[in-house]
Amino acid sequence: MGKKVVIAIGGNSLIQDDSRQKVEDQYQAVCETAKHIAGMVAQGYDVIVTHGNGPQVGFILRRSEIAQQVASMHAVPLFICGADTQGAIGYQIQQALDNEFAKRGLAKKAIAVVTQVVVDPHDAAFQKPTKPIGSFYTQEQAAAIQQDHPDWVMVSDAGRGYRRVVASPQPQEIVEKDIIAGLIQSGYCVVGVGGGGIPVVRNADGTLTGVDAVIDKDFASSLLASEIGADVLIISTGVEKVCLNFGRPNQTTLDTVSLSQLKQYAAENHFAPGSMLPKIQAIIRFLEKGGKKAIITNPESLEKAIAGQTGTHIRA
Ligand SMILES: Nc1ncnc2c1ncn2[C@@H]1O[C@H](COP(=O)(O)OP(=O)(O)O)[C@@H](O)[C@H]1O
Ligand SMILES: NC(=O)OP(=O)(O)O
Repeated sequence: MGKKVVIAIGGNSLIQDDSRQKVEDQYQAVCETAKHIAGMVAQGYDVIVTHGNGPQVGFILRRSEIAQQVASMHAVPLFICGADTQGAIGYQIQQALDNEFAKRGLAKKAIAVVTQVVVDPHDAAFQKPTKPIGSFYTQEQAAAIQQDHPDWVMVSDAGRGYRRVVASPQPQEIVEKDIIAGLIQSGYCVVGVGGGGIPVVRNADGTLTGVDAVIDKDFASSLLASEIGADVLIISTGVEKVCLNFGRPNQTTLDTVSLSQLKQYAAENHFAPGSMLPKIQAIIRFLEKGGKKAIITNPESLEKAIAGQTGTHIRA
């Protein structure tokens, strides 16, 4: 087997901009990302793909709420919206990867695994929503929405606009972990923990029940990477490199940093909560649990980044 690399694809990185959010736009973005992932597979890496669902799960939830208001249709629970995104995005990634593998004559198949992730029902996150989902709104739009929906919690998301936030408990256990490990061992390119995994709680009798939340896919990807003993965790997002003083005139990019330097920068608030901070925290967890290396970059830079030519590299 080659080196095991977990690549976490950001939900926002599959949404190009406000005017290109249609299903076919997302498929195009998936296909672009798949080319670079297939390029890594061609180099001999065993790639495991995970993906976010922040924008997509918010769109599905909103559609269901509007359908309830205007057509008295039934509500769709948030965890089912998450399961829907796992199926739809997982299908797109699986197909795009298989097409790329075939084009390159690679004897490889992708397989998306419906993945449940256990959370603690008493996680404090259920009382304090932090995970941005769905559309970005201007300050004026956010104020108007807040009047119509007093129960919504809205936050500013990394200076990009305002977004609704939902509960995001910590992932504790990946239910299908052994199945994923077996499929990797059998040579499949596995797509797992989509959207951070479908949040479930384990009942006293051992059964599972879905709960309304959106797990951070960076934390779920970090857990998966640790549990399968990945050599590298790559977080693919909207920026080629992580920045210090992001969005300010004195912004600089990071090339290679140590774990202790990264912790220091996080303590100095260089990374925005709800966007870059969870990626940094996920990498810290992976490296502290024995991982050797992590990279943050954008989809188009994946092959160059694994070759050490770009991206932000963090070493244990
Ligand atoms: N310090 C930082 N360096 C680089 N990007 C940052 C930083 N802080 C916040 N960001 C923003 O965070 C975004 C990544 O978060 P997000 O879009 O939520 O992730 P995802 O790709 O997983 O959906 C970047 O595209 C950038 O706009
Ligand atoms: N579930 C999740 O973390 O999605 P994003 O990466 O799209 O925010």
